[in-house]
Amino acid sequence: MLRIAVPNKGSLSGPAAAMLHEAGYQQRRESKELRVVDPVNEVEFFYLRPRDIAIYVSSGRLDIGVTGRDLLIDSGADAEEILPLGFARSTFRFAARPGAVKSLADLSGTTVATSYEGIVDKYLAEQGVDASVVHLDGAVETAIELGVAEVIADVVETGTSLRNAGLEVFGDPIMKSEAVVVRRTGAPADEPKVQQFLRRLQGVLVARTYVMMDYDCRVEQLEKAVALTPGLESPTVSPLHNEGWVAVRAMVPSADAQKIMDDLYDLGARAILTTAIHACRL
Ligand SMILES: Nc1ncnc2c1ncn2[C@@H]1O[C@H](COP(=O)(O)OP(=O)(O)OP(=O)(O)O)[C@@H](O)[C@H]1O
Ligand SMILES: O=P(O)(O)OC[C@H]1O[C@H](OP(=O)(O)OP(=O)(O)O)[C@H](O)[C@@H]1O
Ligand SMILES: [Mg+2]
Repeated sequence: MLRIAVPNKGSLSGPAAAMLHEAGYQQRRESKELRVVDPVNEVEFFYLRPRDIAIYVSSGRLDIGVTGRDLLIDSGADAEEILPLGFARSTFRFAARPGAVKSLADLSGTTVATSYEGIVDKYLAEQGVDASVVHLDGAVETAIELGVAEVIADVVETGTSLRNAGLEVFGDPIMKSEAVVVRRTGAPADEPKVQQFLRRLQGVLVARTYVMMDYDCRVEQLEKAVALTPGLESPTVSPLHNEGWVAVRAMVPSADAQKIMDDLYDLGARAILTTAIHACRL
């Protein structure tokens, strides 16, 4: 059985379970369950704190895990990222009261509050900045108002939490994060069960990113139409009963679908349809 660590709480937990469900895996029915065996797919899921997942995986007791890239780096565990999953996207940034700190150099001698001490210590050392770091479990935005620190380093998505606390980011983003699949560093890359698991998740990612597009067009317009819809390999082109017309089928990025439909229509294509892809193996 493949043993997989899945976040049990927080921002990663819901989207991770949704993706695994879309990939055909059995998931827990209620949030207190710590373990689910999926005998059909020969997989066992362990629901763990997101922060602990890289540590379990690096110990070799679990084969792979889903966690945040920032949590992986912060843990310092001997684990590596093998597939980015496209959800829980965020940046990790310094923030302070407006005007209080203008650049990284001004950080020397200050106290930085964060829940991600591993990332901050490493970054400050790399940048040669001598600041003290105080670890807080969460809600670090409040640390400045309460005088625990002059600076914070935290996850930023929309920036709402910072705005609400009257803080502003400064300096370059320390890192960009998203949910990722991790494994023990250097674990065999060709393990068939791991490969099958990754293919399933890649199938979900593709199904979320692409739609199938079908349309009819005149043979004279085919080259121009195909340039708009090149597909992943090459589009399928089939003859129509009406001579001089062909039917074309190709995958297109969902984000571009409406624009492509407009352009195809302007070229003279008709009966332009898009349909959702539910699952795929490329
Ligand atoms: N608002 C957010 N938007 C996107 N990703 C986020 C957000 N907050 C946290 N994350 C990501 O979630 C992961 C942290 O998960 P974790 O469960 O430890 O914290 P959380 O989601 O803040 O939950 P909580 O603090 O309530 O326990 C990190 O990878 C982080 O980048
Ligand atoms: O930029 P935003 O869209 O506001 O999102 C970022 C905020 O979300 C998370 O906080 P969470 O609500 O999980 O609380 P926490 O700080 O206690 O982890 C994170 O720690 C930031 O505070
Ligand atoms: Mg949080």
